[in-house]
Amino acid sequence: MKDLTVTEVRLTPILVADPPLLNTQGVHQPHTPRLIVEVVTAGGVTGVGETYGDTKYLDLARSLARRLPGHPVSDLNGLLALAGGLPLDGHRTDGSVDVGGLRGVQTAGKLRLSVVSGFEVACLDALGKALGMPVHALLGGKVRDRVEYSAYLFYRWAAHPGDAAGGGDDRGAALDPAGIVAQARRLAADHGFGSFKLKGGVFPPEEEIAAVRALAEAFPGSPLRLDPNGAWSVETSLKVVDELRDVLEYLEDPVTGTPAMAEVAARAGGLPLATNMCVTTFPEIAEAFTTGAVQVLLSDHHYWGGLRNTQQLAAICRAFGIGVSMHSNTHLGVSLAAMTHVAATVPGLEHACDTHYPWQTEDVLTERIAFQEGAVTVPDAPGLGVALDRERLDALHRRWLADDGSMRDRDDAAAMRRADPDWEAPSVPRW
Ligand SMILES: O=C([O-])C(=O)C[C@H](O)[C@@H](O)C(=O)[O-]
Ligand SMILES: [Mg+2]
Repeated sequence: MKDLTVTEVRLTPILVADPPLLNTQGVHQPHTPRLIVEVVTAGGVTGVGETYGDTKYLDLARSLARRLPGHPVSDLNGLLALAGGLPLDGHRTDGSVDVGGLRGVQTAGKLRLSVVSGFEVACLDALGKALGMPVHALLGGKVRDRVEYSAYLFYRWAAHPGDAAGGGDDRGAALDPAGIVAQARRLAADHGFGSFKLKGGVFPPEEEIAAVRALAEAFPGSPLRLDPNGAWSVETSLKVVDELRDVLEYLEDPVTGTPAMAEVAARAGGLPLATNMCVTTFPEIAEAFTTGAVQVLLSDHHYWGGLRNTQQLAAICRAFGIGVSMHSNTHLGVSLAAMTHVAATVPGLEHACDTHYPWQTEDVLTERIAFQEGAVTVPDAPGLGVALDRERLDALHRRWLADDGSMRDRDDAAAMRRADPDWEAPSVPRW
């Protein structure tokens, strides 16, 4: 067998074009940082992974990259232990909700796991290539051949403020129910999506209720979700529940914090609540599951610490009768492949996964991953089944090198200040 020892780790920070998508914190920057991780083995195999690329992730990734050579790519428990021992700068994580992705509070542990995930995926890719096996086989084998994704709808502007760097797309603005329905129609036509999630918390709830109602009319019977990222009070959430109970598959993070989620859930008359904000780490599970705060958990291999941790999370959810779906931030094809491999191995995945991928016009792969009827076919080629396009990777890295620092840390509130200098990320509840 080929020697699996890591001899080199290559980290390539990149800036990826992102359209002006709105959320409750602000707007996406014209360029979003991502990090491409490559591990090279003594046997001559290279594996690739992807994770957040902001400075705090990059700093930690650099420390881990220095320590990994000499370890075999098969030693994934050792990788976790190695990351666990890395010194961490306290000022990098202040316990507030991050302004670059709305995935709950920032903690040192989550930062570590978010970095580890990129390395774990790269190691699994290398191991799979060395063994001639797909990543899903290394995770125990796929239980489905296709992984379904939902159309991720955003209120958005046509262009970034000042249009300095452009968003690189031609999708136009969507700022009202008609705009959201038109966006949904285009995503459905282009990719065959059959379920829809609206990113809310942008406009007053009645406007977002009207948008979801318009979607229900345009796509009768399709599963619909609304996610204001914790922007509402308990009472506002319950009004939305009353208005949309008959059309929602689930309501995602209507309020901030597990106790408030439990209060809404108790009075929601059976409408499931989902989260990628109040449960984002293993220690947060017990309170949420035992108080009935959450009925569907959105996993995300990036901040949960990789594909194997995602499987463990899914097993805990199964034990508690909690449904599983998948959260996504701005990401490229390497992560979509990783999401697809792990989702393929999770039994009882009854909700289509989220993905931002259709919003990304740029990628680092030789071939973009295609959705057919809203699903990605699970690759059976060795490893992740994707190949890096070095020219594209270099071009996005050169953009990162040329940046003056203003885009290297995603901050949706700062991006909003380019349009509205007085903007501050709103305190919650906003409505
Ligand atoms: O489900 C979610 O909460 C998200 O996808 C959070 C994301 O950060 C999304 O709101 C975004 O990128 O604007
Ligand atoms: Mg969410």
